[in-house]
Amino acid sequence: MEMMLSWWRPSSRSKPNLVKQPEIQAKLFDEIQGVVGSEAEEVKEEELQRMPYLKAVILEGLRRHPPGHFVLPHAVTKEVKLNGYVIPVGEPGVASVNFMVAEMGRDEKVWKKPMEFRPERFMEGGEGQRIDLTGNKEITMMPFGIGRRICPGLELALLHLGYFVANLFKEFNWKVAYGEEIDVDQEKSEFTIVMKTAFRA
Ligand code: HEM
Repeated sequence: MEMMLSWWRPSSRSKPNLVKQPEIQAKLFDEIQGVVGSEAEEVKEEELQRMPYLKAVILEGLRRHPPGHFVLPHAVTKEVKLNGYVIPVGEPGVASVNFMVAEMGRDEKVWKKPMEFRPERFMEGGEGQRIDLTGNKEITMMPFGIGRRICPGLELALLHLGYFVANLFKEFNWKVAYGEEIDVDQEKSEFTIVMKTAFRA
């Protein structure tokens, strides 16, 4: 992420994220200030519970830019028939099953204007209001996988995301560096999926 004292200018290319949409950043900042007050040195863990918009921002990030575009490859221990397809027994790679995590989050049948970064979809009245990341009720996005092999770090990851994002946005106003372009739609694969061109910090 880029922390700069320069100005923000709209990009002709992509829309998402808090740097490109300062109104989202302002709304988040107002929520944080409203909970911790302007004199607070840091946002504390227990205060995160009172920040629904922060949660919505994080969920929207995980929907639109899941760090893993797939889960870990899975294999069956017994032959299974799924939607008319036979999945034979075999090591992952021979007959492995995977899920298009990133595509699920961009499904137009579930998400309105899915390519837009719009945290409000996870707030009251939004199509993601009742999201269940464990997929027990329904599966509309699965950045942590679901079922038996769901990411065991889910709670820790969400807590850390909340804690870091809240404190970073409480402390700084994030802007795009003068003369630089950010394009969050351009991604590349490292250990996880990351932005092709990183923000300069
Ligand atoms: C934003 C942060 C994270 C995301 C998006 C994420 C996502 C995932 C995904 C998609 C899987 C594969 C699930 C599957 O195969 O069905 C996974 C597995 C796993 N994750 Fe995470 N993860 C995150 C953070 C963490 C953290 C913080 C930890 C540990 C402290 C962790 C530990 C693990 C482990 C051990 C597995 C393998 C579980 C198994 O195969 O049984 N993850 N994670």
